[in-house]
Amino acid sequence: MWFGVITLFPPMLDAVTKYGVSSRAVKLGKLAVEGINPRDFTHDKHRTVDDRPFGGGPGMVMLAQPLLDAVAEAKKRAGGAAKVIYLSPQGSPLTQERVKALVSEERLVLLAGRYEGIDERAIEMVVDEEISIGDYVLSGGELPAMVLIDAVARLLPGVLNDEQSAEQDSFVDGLLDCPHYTRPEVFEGRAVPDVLMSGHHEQIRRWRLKQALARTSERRPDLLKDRVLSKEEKKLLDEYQREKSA
Ligand SMILES: CC(C)(C)c1cccc(C(=O)NCC2(NC(=O)c3cccc4nocc34)CCCC2)c1
Repeated sequence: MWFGVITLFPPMLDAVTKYGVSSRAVKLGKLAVEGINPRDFTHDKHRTVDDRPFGGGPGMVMLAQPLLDAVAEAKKRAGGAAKVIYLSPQGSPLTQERVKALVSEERLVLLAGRYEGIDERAIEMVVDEEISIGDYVLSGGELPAMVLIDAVARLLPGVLNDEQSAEQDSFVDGLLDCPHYTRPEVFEGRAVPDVLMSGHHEQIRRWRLKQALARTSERRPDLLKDRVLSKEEKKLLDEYQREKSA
């Protein structure tokens, strides 16, 4: 899968090309990430990429022309059709469902804004879709672009080894994670729950599932709304809720 990222700071992309699972995807030739800098598509002496907002107000706005020329260059390098996604606070929320859908794209151009944002005409002319990673104020769209790349890279076939894909599966069953423990057995006077030391794999599985259900219902009840519970999950969640109110 090929990503062309339109960004004023291409070196930021090292975070996904040089480290972790996504860097393995790059080494395996399953992922390519190219930074394309709009500043290289300016024609003035000062290589201007931004200007003051019409109508006044604080901050600056990214000029449309360098962005459009950078997108054109990205599409050329893509070597085929490529959707353009603008990472933006106005975008639709990035979810695991959306990530799964994006895995089947062969080529994507990601547009990362800076300053107050980009000239609206650039969005009208070349952006196919706007995606947001969440509701907080950021300094740029590069980290959101890398969040999307990381989430997609993990789903590319052959990128995760067996252990990692088992881990991935445990994350995406739509529940929050159960507590994790590793050595030592007692740390600062705090022991690991007995069931995890019992060797009873079936009891351990149920304990972990119950913990995941309990945490999800406590911390993210919204996730439970979208999730059908199995008979066993319903029983464990009821058990938890009874114990809680006992
Ligand atoms: C969400 C809310 C708090 C209401 C809000 C309202 C208005 C502006 C901003 C804001 O952060 N503007 C700054 C920029 N933000 C992002 O690019 C950005 C931010 C968040 C998630 C994202 N996912 O992708 C790109 C994202 C836009 C131009 C440069 C950075 C945030």
